[in-house]
Amino acid sequence: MEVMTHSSTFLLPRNHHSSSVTYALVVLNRPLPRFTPLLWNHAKVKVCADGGANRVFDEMPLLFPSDDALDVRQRYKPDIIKGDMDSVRTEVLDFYTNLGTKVVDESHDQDTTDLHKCVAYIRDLTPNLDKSNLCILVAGALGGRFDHEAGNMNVLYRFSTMRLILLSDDCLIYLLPSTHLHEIYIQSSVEGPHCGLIPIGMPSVSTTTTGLQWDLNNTEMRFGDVVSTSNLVRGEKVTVQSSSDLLWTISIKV
Ligand SMILES: Nc1ncnc2c1ncn2[C@@H]1O[C@H](COP(=O)(O)OP(=O)(O)OP(=O)(O)O)[C@@H](O)[C@H]1O
Ligand SMILES: Cc1ncc(C[n+]2csc(CCO)c2C)c(N)n1
Repeated sequence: MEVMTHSSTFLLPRNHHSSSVTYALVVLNRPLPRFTPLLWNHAKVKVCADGGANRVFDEMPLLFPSDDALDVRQRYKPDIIKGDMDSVRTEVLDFYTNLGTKVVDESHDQDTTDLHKCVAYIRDLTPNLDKSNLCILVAGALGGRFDHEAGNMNVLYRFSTMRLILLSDDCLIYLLPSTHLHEIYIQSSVEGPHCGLIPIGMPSVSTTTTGLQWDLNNTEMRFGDVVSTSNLVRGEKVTVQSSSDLLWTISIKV
């Protein structure tokens, strides 16, 4: 079985990071995680989902209290603002369009979320050859309204062949497709030790792991029975093999 490797090097300063991965960042309409500037610096393309642009405008200057707010806003200019445009303020749209940000209004589509629209946009602008190296980081995807949170997780499934990582201040999550054996290289300076493997969508008949305090050994997981929460990573590497797609989650250190 083919191996898929994972590593949260995007939480490290950029000079510590030497992988061939290309990052894109989507900022949602939630309080900005404190490490958003780091994600921003890693990302080749920065997309704000509708009211996510208000968050960048309002909150990025607060992360740099000793800098001039206008300087910060010019430094952190989104490439694209996309969504159904019911939340982004006019002054924010005007400010960024004057700086050259592209605005895509998709208010006609009331069947997909703004995150879905942003991911589809990034997918379509990435040439096929580069898609396997693309990783989309989603800031502010967890916590807040539960319907939004569930919708954000559903985007992981709707784009299950792409690498997508949902992030909050507290943790990150991504999908581990059953088609691969997964090797997760833990960046222990910035993540862990708390972690979980969650069988969302359907039960997993058999999951086997290494590197966890409570390893699974051909274990069945389902809601209503075993779900691996409050597990702990033991070392630098975790492996996961499962008969169904699972969500991997790991805590982010303060
Ligand atoms: N409370 C929340 N919790 C989690 N994610 C959120 C929350 N609010 C917004 N988002 C995310 O940010 C994206 C953009 O949100 P938007 O600015 O449209 O906020 P909204 O107006 O509250 O959402 P909607 O118009 O979909 O009801 C959403 O698609 C969703 O992914
Ligand atoms: C079954 C079903 N439930 C809810 C919505 C509403 N909805 C889903 S995504 C979206 C856009 C949000 O920016 C809206 C309004 C729908 N269309 N279909």
